Amino acid sequence: MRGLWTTARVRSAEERVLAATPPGALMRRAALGVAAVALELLGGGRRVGLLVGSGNNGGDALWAGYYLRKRGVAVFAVLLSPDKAHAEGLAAFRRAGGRVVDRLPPVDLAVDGIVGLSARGPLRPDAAAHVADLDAPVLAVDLPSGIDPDTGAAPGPHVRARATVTFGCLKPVHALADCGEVRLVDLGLGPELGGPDLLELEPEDVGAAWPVPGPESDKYTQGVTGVAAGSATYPGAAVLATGAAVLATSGMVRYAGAAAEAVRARWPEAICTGSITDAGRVQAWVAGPGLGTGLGSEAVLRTVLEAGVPVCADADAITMLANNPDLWDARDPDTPLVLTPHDREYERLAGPVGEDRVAAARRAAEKFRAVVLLKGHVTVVAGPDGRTLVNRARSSWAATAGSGDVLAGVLGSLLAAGLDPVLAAGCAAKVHALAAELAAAGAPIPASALLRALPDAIRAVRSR
Ligand SMILES: NC(=O)C1=CN([C@@H]2O[C@H](COP(=O)(O)OP(=O)(O)OC[C@H]3O[C@@H](n4cnc5c(N)ncnc54)[C@H](OP(=O)(O)O)[C@@H]3O)[C@@H](O)[C@H]2O)[C@@H](O)CC1
Ligand SMILES: [K+]
Repeated sequence: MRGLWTTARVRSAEERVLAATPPGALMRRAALGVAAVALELLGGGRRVGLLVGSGNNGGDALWAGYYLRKRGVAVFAVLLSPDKAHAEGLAAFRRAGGRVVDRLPPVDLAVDGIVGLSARGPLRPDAAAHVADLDAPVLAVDLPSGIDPDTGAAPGPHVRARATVTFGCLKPVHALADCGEVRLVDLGLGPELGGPDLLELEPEDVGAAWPVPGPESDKYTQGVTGVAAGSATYPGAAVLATGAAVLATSGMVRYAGAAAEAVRARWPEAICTGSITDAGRVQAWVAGPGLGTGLGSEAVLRTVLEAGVPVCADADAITMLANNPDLWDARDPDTPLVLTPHDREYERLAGPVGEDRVAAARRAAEKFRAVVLLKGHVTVVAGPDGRTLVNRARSSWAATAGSGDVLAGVLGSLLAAGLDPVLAAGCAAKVHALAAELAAAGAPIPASALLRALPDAIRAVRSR
């Protein structure tokens, strides 16, 4: 698991470490790290340009320029606020033969030292113009300028980095936004940091948590997943959600609803009934994909919420909960509920998502005392206890009709297997994104192809 710490937490840890280290030592350590990665990225190139802002981020860049000069690299620097440029860094840079220029000449690599942890809003026009002029790959110092360090929001012009060198610990931006390859330079902050604000699951965490049968297992060991989805007119969602539950674990799957014929035809291993009242016992329910929002569907959702087992409420189930708050009363507050809204569904439930997706997921998790999986290119999972996981998909191939039905099915089967609901949601999001990537292999895919790639994605995380 990778931990991510917000800027406020980094600042307070840094203060204590700064007080215990000689002046300038941390910055020079940071800058050495930047210079080392710059040399790697340069390959055979010999010319580096620095964009230097008014704070310590610019100081890091200037000191990195100093170290690069020592290695014989030609280094040019544009000072965006000449009066406020880091004094010692600038003196060292000049001493080593670095050249201050108004506009960067052609270079092999640009170093973005415009703004770091103190960033607010998009790049300002002057900085944006210099960035737009760049024709070389960019190495960002701490984070790509113009992106918010805590939310990853990029509301306007920002740097697109080939790589980012960050210091002390990872910050939310490194998981929430595209920072290129992220390298971490240790500043000895560890003991001062405390627990992280956000977590990002690594493939090996997902592999280790994924339920697989052991020698003593039978068909009930991994729980029975119930799927209440689809309709006579829209059986596809039921077929996809049930299929995902069938493929994700070796537990049993029961389908209950109007698409029973279609589901049985595609997934003979699922036990299908036409009505929720005949479904039998399950260890978790998936409710909502393609279910509709009429009175009959409300009755189905009510039955599921009253069942006393964990529920993954997706799609139409979310819309029904938003439209008819009485439905919440059917729920036992001590039984886990996972809501899986995309942004529009979230808005129906809890108002606009806004730029801070982590805060939005946490708000709804607290409000509904539920686990909220806010879908998107970056998926945020927040638990009612404040635990938060983020997963940034490496591709956008999962953005296709029916993809959410697959995610819900996977999640439901992990709940049935008894996984902690926050972990279940995080693991489902990760495997789902990986399956999309594997299935796509560079070309658009339908959700049924994503579904077929689930076993490969599970194998991939389990082999780590
Ligand atoms: N502390 C440490 O131990 C270590 C810190 N380290 C380094 O320090 C960095 C933090 O430095 P920092 O706090 O000096 O501020 P920094 O991010 O450089 O911003 C400077 C100024 O830019 C401005 N500005 C704001 N938004 C802007 C925008 N969108 N576009 C353009 N400009 C914008 C705003 O000034 P304003 O113009 O508003 O007065 C702001 O004050 C950190 O990221 C790491 O690299 C490392 O050396 C390791 C040791
Ligand atoms: K930067």
